Amino acid sequence: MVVSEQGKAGESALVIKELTGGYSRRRPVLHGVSMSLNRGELLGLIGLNGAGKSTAIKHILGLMIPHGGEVRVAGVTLEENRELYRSSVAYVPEQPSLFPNLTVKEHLQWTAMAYGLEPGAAWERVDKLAATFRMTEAMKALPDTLSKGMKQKVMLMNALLVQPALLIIDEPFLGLDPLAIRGLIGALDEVREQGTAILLSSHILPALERKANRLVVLHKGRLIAEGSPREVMEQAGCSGADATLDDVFEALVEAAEGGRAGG
Ligand SMILES: Nc1ncnc2c1ncn2[C@@H]1O[C@H](COP(=O)(O)OP(=O)(O)OP(=O)(O)O)[C@@H](O)[C@H]1O
Repeated sequence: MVVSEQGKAGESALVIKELTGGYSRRRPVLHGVSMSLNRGELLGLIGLNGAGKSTAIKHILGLMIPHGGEVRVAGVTLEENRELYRSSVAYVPEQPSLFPNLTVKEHLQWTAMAYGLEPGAAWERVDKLAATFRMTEAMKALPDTLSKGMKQKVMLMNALLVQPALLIIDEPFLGLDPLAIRGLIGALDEVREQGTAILLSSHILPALERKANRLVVLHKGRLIAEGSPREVMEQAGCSGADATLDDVFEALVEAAEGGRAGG
């Protein structure tokens, strides 16, 4: 059964309200974090090491229970509709993990079977995804023979085959050359056009600069800026035309630290 259907751009994919959470109730990592993301949008989640990005992602994936507040994916909380919630969110981790004995094509067949996708429609989508990610010629290859960027693409193709409302991608650009980064961003554009919302966590800010519809900046588990790149620039007091997202981020962290950058 295909649970998640292709949604319309603008429908809500993720709403987080006042999320407090972490690994122990006595010492929460996240403090009242709120953010939202609509289908077809790309949200860049940024923050220094230890800011709470991975913890926020674990809460969104339903791997951790909020201490307070709530997380809604495709309109429901995990308690309200576990099946819809889980089938609406796909995750691509920083390190691609693929089965060494399965070809690219077999990975996709396995995903289609595991999700009970209708074979005809699934194969049409596989062909389209292979073309989008320029992987048509690599369909018979085993993971060991692929570059890091190609393995990342296989992970993304598998996640996208199920047409999730929300796709969470952790540091997709690490280890990719500039052309591969550009190619990946281009492929993500197409994915968004098909109605998937993308939450992308990355330290590589220039890659997010042009493409993100929204940015969320976390610092020490608190949201210190949120909005469109322009709004976040204004919040940081960086209105100059030549300010980069790196400048904006540094200014926000400095302000949050009371004038001292770093952390
Ligand atoms: N398994 C864990 N148990 C207890 N505390 C943890 C655990 N994992 C992370 N933390 C703590 O939670 C805080 C936020 O960490 P988190 O991994 O969410 O940060 P991050 O923004 O993803 O960092 P990075 O950019 O380095 O990946 C840190 O203080 C970290 O020490």
